[in-house]
Amino acid sequence: MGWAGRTRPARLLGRWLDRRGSRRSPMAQHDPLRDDDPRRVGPYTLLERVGAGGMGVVYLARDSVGRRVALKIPGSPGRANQIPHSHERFVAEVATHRTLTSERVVRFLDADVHGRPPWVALEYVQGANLSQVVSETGVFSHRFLLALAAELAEAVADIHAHGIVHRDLHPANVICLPNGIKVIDFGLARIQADDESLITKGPPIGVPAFMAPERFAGVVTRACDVFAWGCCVAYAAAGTPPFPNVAPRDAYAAVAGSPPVLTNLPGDLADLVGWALAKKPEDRPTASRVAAELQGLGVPVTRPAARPWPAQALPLISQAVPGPAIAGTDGWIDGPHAGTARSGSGDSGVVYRGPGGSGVHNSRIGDSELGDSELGDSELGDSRIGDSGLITTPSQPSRPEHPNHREPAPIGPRGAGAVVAAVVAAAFCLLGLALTAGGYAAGDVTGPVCAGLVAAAAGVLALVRAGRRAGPVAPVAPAGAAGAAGAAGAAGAAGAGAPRPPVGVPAWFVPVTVAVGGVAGGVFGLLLARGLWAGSPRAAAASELALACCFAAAFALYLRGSDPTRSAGHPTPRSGIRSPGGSGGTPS
Ligand SMILES: Nc1ncnc2c1ncn2[C@@H]1O[C@H](COP(=O)(O)OP(=O)(O)OP(=O)(O)O)[C@@H](O)[C@H]1O
Repeated sequence: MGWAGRTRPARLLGRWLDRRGSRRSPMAQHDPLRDDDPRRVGPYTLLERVGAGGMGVVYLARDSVGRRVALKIPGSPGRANQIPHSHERFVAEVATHRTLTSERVVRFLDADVHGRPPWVALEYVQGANLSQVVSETGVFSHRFLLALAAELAEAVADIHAHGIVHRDLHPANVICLPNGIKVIDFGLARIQADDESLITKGPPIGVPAFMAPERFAGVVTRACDVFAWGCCVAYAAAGTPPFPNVAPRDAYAAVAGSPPVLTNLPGDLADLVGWALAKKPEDRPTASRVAAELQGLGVPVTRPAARPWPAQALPLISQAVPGPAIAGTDGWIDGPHAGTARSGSGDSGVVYRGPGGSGVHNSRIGDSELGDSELGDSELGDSRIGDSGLITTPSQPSRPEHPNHREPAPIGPRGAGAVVAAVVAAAFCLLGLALTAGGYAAGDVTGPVCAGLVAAAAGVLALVRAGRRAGPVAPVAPAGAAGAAGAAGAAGAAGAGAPRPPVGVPAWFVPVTVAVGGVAGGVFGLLLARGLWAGSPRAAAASELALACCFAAAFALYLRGSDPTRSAGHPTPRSGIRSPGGSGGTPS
């Protein structure tokens, strides 16, 4: 198939797939139907099993005129209409997906949510998902990463433009096709008006390694899809997610507390991915901003209105209204079964491993626990979007109330809290300086002692603040503890607690700097107080140097804490990619 006429990212992706030999066969291999699979559903004849997910089973089916579709039936075969919670989620999936039309999203065709079994017919796309492509053919090179990033950003922007949050974007839900990508699986997607946050009931559901930190608290914004975009691009670059080896139980700590591991990304794209992976949703760019930034990097994305199908597909295209029958004739890439492998089941649901690898990054959380309770919960009578189990809030969300919900540790102080902490730390520094100056002027050596204590307290406060920004923190020694002991105690507590190493600064920097500054200030102050070096110019100079170190440490911590592009665990954007407001702050 010729690539002329495709968009540039799509052409690059296609060439890459060609080069990797992933398109040898136009047909993927699917599993045959099982005994308990239905043979006919609605107007469709089922042919093969394409795959199975946490929601149900997807079949290759044929309609009355021979067109192929992907037919999704919720629940387990044979009892698909006997799982009420699954059915409610399925109804929500259909309601959301049917409103969406995008070239980068698998097309909704028809549905009967009250059928026996209920079903939804989707455009059949015979590709390999991103997880399979990466695990079988290796990571993407820079040119193709940019193409993938642009395609995926456009897909997310399209979804958001329809007022929908996907909520479950990860490599298994990104199908790679010669002419670009298509996003599938709207099982967790929700309709959401602009600037709204949604709060889900029950434990979070999804693939933890690709879930934004706020999703663990049940908060859903469009920014969680942007975070997932960053994870997918980082995954294609490195072969592992940016928060690797995330076991479900450690997921929140890793995603919320660790900086992302970004390897093999070209500089500007690394900056953009880092920006998308900001810990706080309001610090991330919008999907359309990501797409615009990529265009700024020379990756234009504008698909032609009419897709340039190959000549041999034209007869089929003419029959194809709305078009899924042409799938499979367009040089689709080959791959193993597109489905997921079942790894266990329980009464309340089935847990599956994602396709394309057995790594923990593919494991889902939520489905086997209480995940489905988020739907159709009668407590949610005030939900603004039907029975989808979501509460819509225009501003800051309240906390989830589900009894089984374990609230994650706070990510860090926000707003007024951060300002107060910084002001107090700065005030302590100024007071220390004043005491030092006053003490020397009066010839009183107790001045430096007080200054040492005060400087250490300032360091402790700044450390607490920096630590809380970086992640859950262990109890810290009280700020009133004596100078050196206070600082050292705080440093020790921080080391044992959760402050995570920030990008660009080694993990030991924060506790060691504060401890050294505080200890030095206190010790030199005590020495002076005891008169050992009283009157010695060398002692006075050393004491001042120690105090200066301490102040510098406190100030550095304050600066670090106030710069979200650093403290949030991603590098400051470099050339061509600027955070809005200069600090990576608000989405445009
Ligand atoms: N339109 C489609 N065309 C071809 N294959 C599809 C299509 N939709 C889904 N599939 C395949 O079926 C598998 C399961 O589909 P899907 O992810 O939508 O189900 P699910 O039950 O919602 O899964 P999940 O556990 O991710 O929520 C997918 O991994 C994919 O390989």
